[in-house]
Amino acid sequence: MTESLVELFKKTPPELIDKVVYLSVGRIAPEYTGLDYNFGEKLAMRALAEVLGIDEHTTEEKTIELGDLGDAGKALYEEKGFKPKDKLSVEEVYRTLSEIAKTSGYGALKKKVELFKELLSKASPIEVKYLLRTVIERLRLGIGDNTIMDALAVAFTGNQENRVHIERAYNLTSDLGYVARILVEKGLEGVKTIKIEVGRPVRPMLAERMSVPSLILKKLGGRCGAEYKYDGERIQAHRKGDQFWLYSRRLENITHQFPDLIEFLKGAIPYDFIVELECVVIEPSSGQIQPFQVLMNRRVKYVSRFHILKYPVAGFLFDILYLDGEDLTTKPYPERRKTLEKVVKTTDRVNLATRKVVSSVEELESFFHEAIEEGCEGIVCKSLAKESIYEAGKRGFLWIKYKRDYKSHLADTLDLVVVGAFYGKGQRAGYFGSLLMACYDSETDQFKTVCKVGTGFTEDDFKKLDGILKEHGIEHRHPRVNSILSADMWFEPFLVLEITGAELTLSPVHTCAWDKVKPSRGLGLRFPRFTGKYRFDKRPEDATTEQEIIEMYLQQKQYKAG
Ligand SMILES: Nc1ncnc2c1ncn2[C@@H]1O[C@H](COP(=O)(O)OP(=O)(O)OP(=O)(O)O)[C@@H](O)[C@H]1O
Repeated sequence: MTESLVELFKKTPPELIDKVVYLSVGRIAPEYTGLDYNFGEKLAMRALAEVLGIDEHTTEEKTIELGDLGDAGKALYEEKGFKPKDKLSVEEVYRTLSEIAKTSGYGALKKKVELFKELLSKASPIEVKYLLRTVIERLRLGIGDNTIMDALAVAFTGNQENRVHIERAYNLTSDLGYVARILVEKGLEGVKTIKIEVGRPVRPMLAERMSVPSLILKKLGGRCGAEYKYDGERIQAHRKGDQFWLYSRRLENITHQFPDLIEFLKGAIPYDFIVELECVVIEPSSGQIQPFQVLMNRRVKYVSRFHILKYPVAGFLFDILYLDGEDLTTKPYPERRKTLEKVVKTTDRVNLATRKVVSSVEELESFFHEAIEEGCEGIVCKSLAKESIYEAGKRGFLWIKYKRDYKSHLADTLDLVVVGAFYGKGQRAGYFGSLLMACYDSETDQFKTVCKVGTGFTEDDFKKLDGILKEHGIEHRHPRVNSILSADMWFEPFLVLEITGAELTLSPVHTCAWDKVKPSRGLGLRFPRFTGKYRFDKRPEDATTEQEIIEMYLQQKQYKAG
C-alpha cells in the first residue's frame, strides 16, 4: 500500500497534493472540519440508475447480490457497456464532491444527485466503483494516517525516517493535506516550522498506564503532580476573540453541543487560548459529578434548553496549550499548570482539575481514594521534569493513569473495536449473542482479535447495538481484520466499546500479539465484560493498541509475581 501511494504522490502535480491526500481516504478536507457528503446509499443508487437509464430496483438487487454498491456499479457499467462522455480529472472530482458536501437546505437532495450524476456520466467502471464508495463514505481502501505519512516521507524526501517531522506537524495541525502541501511547496524545512494555530485541533497527548503506585513514582523520579481523572468527555477548547471551537477527543467539531460551556469559558478566561478539559454533568445544587452515562444524553444533534437545564455541565481544566499568541506546548507541565492557575477565574462551572504534588506511595494512594470518592475513575500522575512538554498525538510516560479495579488483574479497561459477531440462542436467535472484539495494530494498520464478549449487555444495549451494527455489516471479514476465528457476521471496524476482564492470557485463537510473546500464541482477555461505555469519542484507530496490550500483559505478570 505504501509503495502504491509513493508512486501516486510522485506523479501528482504539486498543486493537487493536498486534494489527492484527502481523496485517498475518501474525504475532501480533514476530518475535524466535519465536511461530509450526507449522501445515503439510496440516493447513490438513484443517481446510478438514472445515469444508466435503468430501474432503481436493478441497482438495489445488484447491490444485494454483490454485497457492495461500488461493485454493483462497476458490474452494471460493464454489463451495459457504458461509454463515458468525457474523462474525469482530480480537480473535477474534488470540486464536485466539495459542492455535494456543501449543498444543504431546501432541494439539496435533488441538487446533490444532479451533481453526482455529472461525475458518474464521465466515469469508467472502476472509477464508478470508487466514486460510489466515496460518496456513501465507505471507501475502505485500508489507507491509514501512518501509511500516508510513510508514503509522503519516501516520495518527497527519499527517506522514511523523515516521517517524524511530518508526524510532528500532523500532530499539531491534524491536517495531513495541509502538511503534504507545505512539504511539496517548502520542503522538509517548511514542515519543521509548522506551529499550532487557534481553530485547528491539536492531536491529544495520551497517558500510559501502570498499576503499582511505587513503580509509578519511580518512573516519574519519586515525585509527581497527581490529578483527579474525571470520567467525562475530553474537550479541547479554542478561543480567538469572540470565536470559539470545541473539539472532541477524536477531533470532531462539537462546538454546537456545549453552548453553555462556551459561555462559562468566555467568562473564565478573557484571552485567546487553547485549553483541555474534561466535561462532566454535575448535580447543580451539590456540585456532585454524575456518571459518564448521564453525559451521553448531551450527545444529540440539536442541543436545546431542555438538555442544558436537565444535564448541566462543568469543565475541569487540566492543560493549556496556547495563550495570547504564545505556544505553550514546549513548556514543562508545572509551568503550564501555573499558567492555568494564574489565568483562569474559577467558578462552579469552570474549575481546574484537583491536583496534589505527591512524593510517597501513601500520599499517592490516599489521593487516589479521595478521587474515587469524588466520583472519578482514578488519577493521572504527571511528570514534573523539565522535559514534561505537551506531547501532541503521543501516548507516553509523562502522564501515567492509575485506575485500579480490585476484581481484575488488568491495569486498565480496554477500548476494543467490534469486528464480528456470533449468533445468540433463544430470544437472541438470528441476532448477535456475543461480539468479536479487536485491538489496533498501528504498525500493520490491522485490527487483531482479543476476545469474544457476551456479558455486560442490558436489553437496551442489545437493541441499540443491533441497530448500530446493522448499518455496518459486510459479507466477509474486513481486509484490515486479522482473525483466526470465523465469525457468523462481520462488520467494518467502526464501533469502539469499553471492555473489562479478569486478566490477559496466552491464547491459541486470538491474533493480538501473535508470535510476539510466545510462538504460535496470541493474547486474549479472560472473562470479558462490556462496561456499558460506548466510546463514540474514539475512532477505531484510537482503540487500545496491540503494543499496549503486550505491555499490560507484561505488567500483569510482574504484578502477579508481587
Ligand atoms: N486530570 C486529567 N488529566 C489528563 N487527562 C484526564 C484528566 N482527567 C480526565 N482525563 C481523561 O483521561 C484521559 C487520559 O487517558 P488516556 O490517555 O488513556 O485516554 P483514553 O485512551 O481516552 O483512555 P481512558 O479510557 O482511560 O479515558 C484523557 O483523554 C482525558 O479524557
